[in-house]
Amino acid sequence: MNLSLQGKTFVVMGVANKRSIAWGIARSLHAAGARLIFTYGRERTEKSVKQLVETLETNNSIILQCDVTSDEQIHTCFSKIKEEVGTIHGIAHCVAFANKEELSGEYLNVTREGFLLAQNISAYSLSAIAKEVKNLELMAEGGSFITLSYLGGERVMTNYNVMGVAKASLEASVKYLASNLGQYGIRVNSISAGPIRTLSAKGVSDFNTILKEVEEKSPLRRCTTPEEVGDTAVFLFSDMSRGITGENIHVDSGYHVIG
Ligand SMILES: CCCCCCc1ccc(Oc2ccc(Oc3cccc(O)n3)cc2)c(O)c1
Repeated sequence: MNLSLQGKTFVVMGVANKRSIAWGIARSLHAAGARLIFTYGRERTEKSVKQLVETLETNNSIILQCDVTSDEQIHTCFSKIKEEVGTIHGIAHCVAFANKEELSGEYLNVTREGFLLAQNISAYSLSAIAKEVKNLELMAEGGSFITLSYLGGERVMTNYNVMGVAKASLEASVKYLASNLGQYGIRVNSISAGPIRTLSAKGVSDFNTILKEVEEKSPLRRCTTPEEVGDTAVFLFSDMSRGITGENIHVDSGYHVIG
């Protein structure tokens, strides 16, 4: 029993650039010997994903588009994966979005459209992907889903607003999906990452304030890195975490224990 992922294939969804948490996960999985498949949402992201993947010096990666708001694109993308590799051993779901205007000010001002958009992309997409994986029997040897959450889904964090409600929905989905998929040897967990300066973080107002707060108040007195999240992903994808499902692991320098 070890942390090696040799001979295993994983799908990493949501790499945007070299600062993405998804890219930190990809690098750790690659170092553990995994074969990787990447999906991206927006057309313009394809170029930067391709350039990043070339730095991994492997020739067996696959890069596909998958707009998670489209059931048809999810079906097409995962059918292609089934054709290409037959079986996968895990999916890292690192996909979320909310309208920038709803990530500042009062949550009370949330719109129906903005609420549903955040839920659609950031929460429902995990269930839609899990349903497709089950229907295509893509994880026939068992497997593991990982998604990314944040403390703002458990308690109020200023400016996180509509994304906090989406993450609460995502974390509850993790438990219900874990309940349904455990009998097929498929585990479902989330990593609640501390704030990291990514492209997505640019959408959250006053992000620097929370970064400083974490550096000053977290037990480890420092911010989280994509590498730390990546290494926890290797653990959650490996047999070393075979007894863990429906769990939310905080990789946040311990900040969540501080009032
Ligand atoms: C008070 C919260 C400060 C710490 C926020 C940590 C964090 C940073 C980034 C996170 O991911 C997203 C993803 C999309 C997102 O929506 C965006 C991002 C950029 C532009 C835009 O129009 N929407 C907002 C945050 C996330 O879920 C959590």
